[in-house]
Amino acid sequence: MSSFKVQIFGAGALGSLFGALIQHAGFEVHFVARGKQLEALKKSLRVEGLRKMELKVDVSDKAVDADVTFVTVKAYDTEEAAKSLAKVDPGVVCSLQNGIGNEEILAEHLDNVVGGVTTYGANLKDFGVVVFAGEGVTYIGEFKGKGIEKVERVLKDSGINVEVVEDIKEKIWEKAVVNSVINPITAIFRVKNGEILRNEFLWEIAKKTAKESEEVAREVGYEINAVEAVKIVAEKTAENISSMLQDVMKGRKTEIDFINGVIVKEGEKRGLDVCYNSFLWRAVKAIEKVRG
Ligand SMILES: NC(=O)C1=CN([C@@H]2O[C@H](COP(=O)(O)OP(=O)(O)OC[C@H]3O[C@@H](n4cnc5c(N)ncnc54)[C@H](OP(=O)(O)O)[C@@H]3O)[C@@H](O)[C@H]2O)C=CC1
Ligand SMILES: CC(C)(CO)C(=O)C(=O)O
Repeated sequence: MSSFKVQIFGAGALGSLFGALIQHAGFEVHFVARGKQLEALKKSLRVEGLRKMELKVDVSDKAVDADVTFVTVKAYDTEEAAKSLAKVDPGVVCSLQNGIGNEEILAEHLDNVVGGVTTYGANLKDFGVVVFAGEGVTYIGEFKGKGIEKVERVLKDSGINVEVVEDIKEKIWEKAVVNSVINPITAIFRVKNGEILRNEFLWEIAKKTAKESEEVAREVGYEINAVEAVKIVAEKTAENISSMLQDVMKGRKTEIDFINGVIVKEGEKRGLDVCYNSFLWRAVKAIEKVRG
């Protein structure tokens, strides 16, 4: 069992899955949660789906000292998470979040930050019960300070597929470009990911948005074949209900500001036409307002 102490800050779906896999591998893990999820985790953490396990976990609503901390809150909670972590010694802090800007926020408050993007899939069946829905790959890369080797060790020893990349921001942008298409379209039209490929009208909207996001990413410095990337992901996750549609169905805030919102801002700064991203951004914000 490793001597590293690991912290999961934001033990919802993804955090509970990663924390369970890491604890099951023999690491000491502290989970940080709140509300009904916190109360449920005080009793136990159950994993279903691709792996089945039931764990007693160490959980609280406060950050603690650790050697490695994974941040798995939604992007709109990153600032609060960073401030909480800055009050302790969280060790090296690795974001596994979607959206653009999380690592920048963490780096404003913390000394050692590693960027991360994961294609693992998890959803909460109930408080304290996480479904391991899909096994993918987790890309990590240096962002600020040191400690990436500890993050890699924890993930590798836990059997989590991990790849260290030179430029983690390229992976973050690649995923955000895909999310900028699939997430809002599925959320607005209330369809599973695969419908985007089957419905010729949605596919036209998807291609236009993808090309727009690709142009912004290129001007920022990243070359992405967006239409092809969207096609591949939509095919692979055809039966998925996207995270944004899940949030809308639950009447929750979405991460649209950290996906299409950032693409619009970066595009407008460069005088680019971002009308599709702008419409999708505002349409989802309107849904949030109506349902909020
Ligand atoms: N789920 C997945 O399959 C994947 C998710 N991601 C990304 O990972 C991130 C997390 O996603 P997901 O796990 O689905 O989201 P969840 O909402 O399930 O998990 C986030 C958890 O963090 C909690 N939280 C937020 N702030 C605090 C705080 N200050 N103190 C304690 N708890 C806090 C939330 O509580 P509350 O509910 O009260 O807000 C929630 O339980 C997102 O960026 C998502 O896009 C990326 C790939 C796959
Ligand atoms: C890749 C995709 C679209 C899978 O559903 C996703 O990342 C999400 O739902 O947030």
